[in-house]
Amino acid sequence: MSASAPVTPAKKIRSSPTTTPRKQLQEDKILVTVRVRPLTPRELASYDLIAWDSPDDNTLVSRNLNRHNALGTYTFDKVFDQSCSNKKVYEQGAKDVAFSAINGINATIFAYGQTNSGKTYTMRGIADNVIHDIYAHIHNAVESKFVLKFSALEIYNENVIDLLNRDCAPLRLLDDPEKGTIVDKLTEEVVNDAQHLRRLISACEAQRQVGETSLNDRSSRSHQIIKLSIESLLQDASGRVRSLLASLSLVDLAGSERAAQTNADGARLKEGSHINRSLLTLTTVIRKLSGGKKSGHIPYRDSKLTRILQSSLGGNARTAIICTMSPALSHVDQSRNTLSFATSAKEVTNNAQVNMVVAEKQLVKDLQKEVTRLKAELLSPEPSSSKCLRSLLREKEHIIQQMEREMNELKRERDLAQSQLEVARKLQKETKEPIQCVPSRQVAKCLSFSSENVSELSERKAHRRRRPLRQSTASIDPSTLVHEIRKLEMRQRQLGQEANHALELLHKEVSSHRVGNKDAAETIAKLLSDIKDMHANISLIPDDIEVKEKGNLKEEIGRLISEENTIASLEEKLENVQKSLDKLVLYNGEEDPDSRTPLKKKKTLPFKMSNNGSMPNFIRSPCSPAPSNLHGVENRNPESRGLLSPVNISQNKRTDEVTKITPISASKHPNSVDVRKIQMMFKTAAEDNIRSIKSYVTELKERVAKLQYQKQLLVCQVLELEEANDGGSDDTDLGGQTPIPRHLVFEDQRKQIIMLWHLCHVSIIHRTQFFMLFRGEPADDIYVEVELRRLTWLEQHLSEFGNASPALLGDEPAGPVASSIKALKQEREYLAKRVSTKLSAEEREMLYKKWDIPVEGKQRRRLQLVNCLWTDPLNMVNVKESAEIVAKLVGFCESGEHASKEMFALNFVNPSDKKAWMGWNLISNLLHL
Ligand SMILES: Nc1ncnc2c1ncn2[C@@H]1O[C@H](COP(=O)(O)OP(=O)(O)OP(=O)(O)O)[C@@H](O)[C@H]1O
Repeated sequence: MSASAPVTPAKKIRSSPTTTPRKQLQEDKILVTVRVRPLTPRELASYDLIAWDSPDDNTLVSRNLNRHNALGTYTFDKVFDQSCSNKKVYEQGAKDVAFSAINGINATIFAYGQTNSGKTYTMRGIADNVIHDIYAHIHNAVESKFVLKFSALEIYNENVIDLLNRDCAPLRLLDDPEKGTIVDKLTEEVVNDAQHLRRLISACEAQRQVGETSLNDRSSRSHQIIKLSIESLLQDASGRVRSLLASLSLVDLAGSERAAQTNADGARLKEGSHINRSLLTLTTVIRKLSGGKKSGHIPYRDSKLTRILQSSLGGNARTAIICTMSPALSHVDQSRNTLSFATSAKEVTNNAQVNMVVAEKQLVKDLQKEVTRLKAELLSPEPSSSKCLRSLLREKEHIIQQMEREMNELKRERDLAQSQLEVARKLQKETKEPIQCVPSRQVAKCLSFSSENVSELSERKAHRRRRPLRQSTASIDPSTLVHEIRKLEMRQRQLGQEANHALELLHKEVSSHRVGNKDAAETIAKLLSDIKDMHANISLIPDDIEVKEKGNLKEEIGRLISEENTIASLEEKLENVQKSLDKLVLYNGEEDPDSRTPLKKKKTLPFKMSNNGSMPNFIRSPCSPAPSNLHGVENRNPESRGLLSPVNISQNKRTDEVTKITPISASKHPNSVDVRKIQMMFKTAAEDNIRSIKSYVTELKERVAKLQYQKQLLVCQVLELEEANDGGSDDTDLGGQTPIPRHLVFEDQRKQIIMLWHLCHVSIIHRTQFFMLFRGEPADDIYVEVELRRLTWLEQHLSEFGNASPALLGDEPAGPVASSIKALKQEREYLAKRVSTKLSAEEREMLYKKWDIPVEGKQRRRLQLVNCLWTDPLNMVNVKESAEIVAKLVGFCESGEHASKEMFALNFVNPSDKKAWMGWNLISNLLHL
């Protein structure tokens, strides 16, 4: 080996003892570097600004400190600025790790970053340099022989595709007790030389899924993993051949993306959601590993990407991650997410091992040689040592005999297993029944495919989970979906008209409240301007939508999505109006201490109930159907619901009433009325009016949120329908497999739901009701499917806001995530208040003891107890007990009159069905929009 040949530094590998153990362990952290690419021509053309500085080789600083974190400074093993070449990135960010593979240590190098940030550009550079250096090393290491094998795969829409054999069906992942996750039947080709290797890599690149998005003309739509197995054979001084076997994986991930930024729809949107989902699992795995929680549950199995990369993430490999990012100000949020990921990755420790292969045959040969040597020694004339040598000889012979016995036993077991399998296969052929017999434990242990059964089982479970949904969607006629879309649009317009009308009245009422101090006046002025803005916004919702005779589903969805912005800003405005109203209520309350109490009470409710705040109704929430007086609220106009007037009167009557009870007349003719009388009138009337307007705004918000949710659900349905029409590849190879018992499928789904509730910060009252109502009866299947699907969508939706859910990365959570967390906190506070009324003193004491709540202030103890509930989604005991306690606190019991499974029903109905979608009454509670 030449002196200049790169080697893994000595400190990184422990020296090899003479009696060679097969593996030597070393612990080291993932090498994390960040590469900032130059501005692209597109960014330059739009006069984008540079948002980051790199004062030295390890530091990245945000130029705008106020907008980002307090420090705005990130440090990594290396930071490569825009001027750095691929060569430099390779030399300083990958070479050392790559060369571990030559020394028998598995190595992985991957690029992570937002779409269009330069991952493919960087990984191409790494691959080029690696090939050059590895072959230079091989050329110089004359004493060793190398065998290189190449394989490549991509993960596209959660399917594993062989890039050397694209035409074959998607590949399965199997669990090997020795090697970890392996890709079944992945083609491997022996590499002849550097040229050959380059050709193989470019052939695979050409096969890879790429597509055009608005950010990148050639965006990678899949994760690509190129694997180079390197076996080096070295004869040592004693003539023994040692073989080191390791793999070098070069991973080019697909980029995280926001649908809004890439303008993705249809297939691109679907690809994007698969990409984001697997990246989310990757960030969760990294975050958990970085917290030093190796002993806890690490969700490697949640995506194929993390399953395949498992050994590179906290396992038997050395790993380098190059995080790529755009310097542009317009991508600053995405870049921050990348930096958060990189920061977590820095803390992850791997346990790399030197993989030494000593062939069984070689070992026997060695031992036989040793015996011969010892025999020869015995025969030599040295009596003093002969006794000791004889015993040594006996020992060696004994070892050889033992090994032979073991080998024979293994052979026998293998033959037995094979013959059992043959019999089972014959039986299966004859009876056409799936194999029912399970190999004996011992046989199963020595069968190489035993772990395959485990992974197959979970694959099939997952498949069965998907199948009913696909079937249910596939049976929907596309015209039904078009009809549903139209219905939504109608409701949207109706909502706009209602809001317009209501806002006119609101404007009138608010403009008459010219009372209170300067702050109140300012609040009123702001409220008026918000109302005016909202007016403008609502008029942007198209009144009439041109509908073609034969509606195209994609166009329909496209249009729905394009209206999203108007709805989103309407929601924002509603939020503002509500805030101003809250302030107004406060000022009015200050005027009259008597009126403050009821208002204050209302404000502390965790959910702002529409129309009334009565407790029984609240407790039926958040997923109960609307109480009878609200039934059908969806399709009625505000007049008939009396939302604007506290006395619930018709439109005509109300105008008179408002004139009578509100101080509009007073403000118009300030000198003609008794001021004291007006003040008295105002105190009661204004307070009531404000409360009803506030209720109205709240309800409007809820309905907008519902509408949004229905839209998203439709988009999902359309995507499912398309997938079903395409004939999903997952369906192909399941013929003749044993069906999984229903209860196992249910348990599996329930666990997923519980985890998703946790990740999405869903209301714990909702969790409790669902958990207690659905216990795995056949009729529950559809509800469980819908809940799972809804939550999966919600999780994606939330993660899109923060790319890979920032809440998971310990970053500052984005909008909807933050408000979900806030609402959950309020809900817990509300439940804590009920602890003393709903639980007896004995029950409380028992619970404090059981849940280890230390004795402190009364209030804090109750809150502490409630804060422990629903906090450990992996612990079913915690889940069950939490549900029982929350059920007690809200007065919910399974057989109670309030408990009805139908209240969880969703809109999969035929258009002929007149029942309005009532889904989650307080859907805003879940979406927190
Ligand atoms: N360091 C760099 N220097 C010059 N150009 C670069 C650099 N990094 C990336 N680019 C250019 O930026 C564009 C996007 O790069 P690339 O395709 O590698 O991004 P990506 O992160 O792989 O995107 P996606 O995730 O969408 O596949 C390309 O035109 C590429 O040539």
